[in-house]
Amino acid sequence: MNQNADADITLRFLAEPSDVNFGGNVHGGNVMKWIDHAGYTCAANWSSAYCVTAYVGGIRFLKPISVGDLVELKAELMHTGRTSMHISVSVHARNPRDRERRFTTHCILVFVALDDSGKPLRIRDFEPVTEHSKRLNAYAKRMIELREQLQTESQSFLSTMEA
Ligand SMILES: CC(=O)SCCNC(=O)CCNC(=O)[C@H](O)C(C)(C)COP(=O)(O)OP(=O)(O)OC[C@H]1O[C@@H](n2cnc3c(N)ncnc32)[C@H](O)[C@@H]1OP(=O)(O)O
Repeated sequence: MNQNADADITLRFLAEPSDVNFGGNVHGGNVMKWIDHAGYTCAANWSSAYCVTAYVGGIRFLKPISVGDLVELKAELMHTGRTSMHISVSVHARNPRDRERRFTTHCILVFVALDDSGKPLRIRDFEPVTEHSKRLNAYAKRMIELREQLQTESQSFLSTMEA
């Protein structure tokens, strides 16, 4: 079996009237909830453990989603640490009567697998094989570097806010 066979999952469903915002499109908060669900499913599937969201970043709302659209979320493992999984979630939507698919949203999340006592749990390593997974892996590593720089910046800023 392909060692990365569990590295991605897809969720598909219709956007419902209860998902709508005051402007008539799907509420951004609902899209974020779906992204978290897709990321969680991918992380739990890979680790065979309960996982928590440790980080959500770089969410891009590129196009709106309308009520009645067929929504597709693809969650793909990008990189694994000792206990963490970096996951890319891409959201596409289309009117089910059309074939034209819109790339609506993208986000990167980090999930951590937990053992039964709630402590971070060692997980199996992800080895990128295809060109696509190598590209995702390189991007995840670049994002880790950028987050480290951002954390240094925000810590020095926050220390000036304490007074
Ligand atoms: C399913 C849900 O939606 S859960 C609801 C929202 N999420 C939560 O409530 C989680 C709250 N946070 C926590 O419980 C803790 O901070 C945890 C479990 C995520 C991490 O616990 P820590 O004590 O920091 O553990 P530790 O320092 O060992 O880090 C564990 C891993 O998390 C990673 N991690 C922790 N915080 C972050 C972060 N902000 N960004 C990216 N990675 C992080 C670490 O790099 C480490 O990865 P590695 O083992 O692959 O090297």
